Amino acid sequence: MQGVLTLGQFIIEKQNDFPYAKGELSRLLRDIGIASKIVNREVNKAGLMDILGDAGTINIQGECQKKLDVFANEQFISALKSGGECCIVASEENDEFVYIDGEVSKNAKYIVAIDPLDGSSNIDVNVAVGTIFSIYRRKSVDGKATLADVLQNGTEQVAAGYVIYGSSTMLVYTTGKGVNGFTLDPSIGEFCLSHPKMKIPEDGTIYSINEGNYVHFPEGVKKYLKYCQVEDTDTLRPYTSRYIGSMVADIHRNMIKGGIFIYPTTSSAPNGKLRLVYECNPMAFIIEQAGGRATDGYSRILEKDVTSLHQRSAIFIGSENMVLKVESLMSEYSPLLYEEKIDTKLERLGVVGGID
Ligand SMILES: O=P(O)(O)OC[C@H]1O[C@](O)(COP(=O)(O)O)[C@@H](O)[C@@H]1O
Ligand SMILES: [Mg+2]
Ligand SMILES: [Mg+2]
Repeated sequence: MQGVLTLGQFIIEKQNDFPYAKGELSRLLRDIGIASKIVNREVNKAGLMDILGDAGTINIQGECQKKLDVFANEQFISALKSGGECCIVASEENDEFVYIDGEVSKNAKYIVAIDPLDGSSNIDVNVAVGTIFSIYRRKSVDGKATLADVLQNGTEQVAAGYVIYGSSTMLVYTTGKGVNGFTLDPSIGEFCLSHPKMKIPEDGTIYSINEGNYVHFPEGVKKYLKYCQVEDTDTLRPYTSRYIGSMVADIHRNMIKGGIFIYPTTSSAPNGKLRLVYECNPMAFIIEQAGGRATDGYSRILEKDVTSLHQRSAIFIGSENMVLKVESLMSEYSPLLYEEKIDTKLERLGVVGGID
């Protein structure tokens, strides 16, 4: 097979970009690649296996865990355990972070935050789902790593990526030097470089949001939807609405075609729905590395203070000019109130709950 570059070969090649690299991050990315293949195998034949439906358990988000959520979580944790390059896993499916025990792992310098199966509501209906991961270097040097090593701001990520289990399976990742995409070739069981140096178009004509929540949206978002839906051929409006309901799949599409994905605050989810540590921060790192933009409507996602493992955030992410447009409408029609600003500040100062 002429000119195929596998993920493993690419990772080794790129290791030279990091003069002091000892290969730990490379091996960690390899381990994530292996677990993704195992999850892919189950996703592909889910209808034939007893792996559809609910697992009968509830996670800390109050969501029914799907059997595939639990399976994927186990696969990633065990692959990271046997690889030995990760000391802590922070997962959507575990209330607390998980220490990866074992002689080697406990001194390992990397922390992995993961959404093992993204788009769970689409599992049983054969629609694209994904996995999202984020990698940090621990800050503490001695002894066991701690929660503080996990709760680092998104700007501290050393790598991030996602896997999309769709019509084909792809792994897309960044180590802060651009974004590259690899397609799984089942005939050789390898992820092969198919999308080098991915760039998201500055502009797009696709908006992606669950409009079913319209009545609960901030005024700024309502104004933006109106903006997207008016007739104006010069600006290629009305835009097209596309919403898969799997964050990975919606953002992957926009990465390739241009577009914006929005999950704002709603009256039922005043802090947004999606989780900062293992959904918003990794996707923001990837999209920024591809030339796009990611904010919470007001400030850069990657600079948001991370105060808890399952913290939620609003997210506006995608083509730069589209995100800038909605931000301008948010600051005009849904300006952050003084209390909200104070609240955030107090939260940062550790006064939980801000002003009562
Ligand atoms: O059904 P809603 O409220 O539109 O939410 C869909 C969003 O929720 C998610 O499914 C949440 O992720 P999980 O499936 O990992 O819990 C996102 O993938 C998706 O963008
Ligand atoms: Mg998710
Ligand atoms: Mg999930």
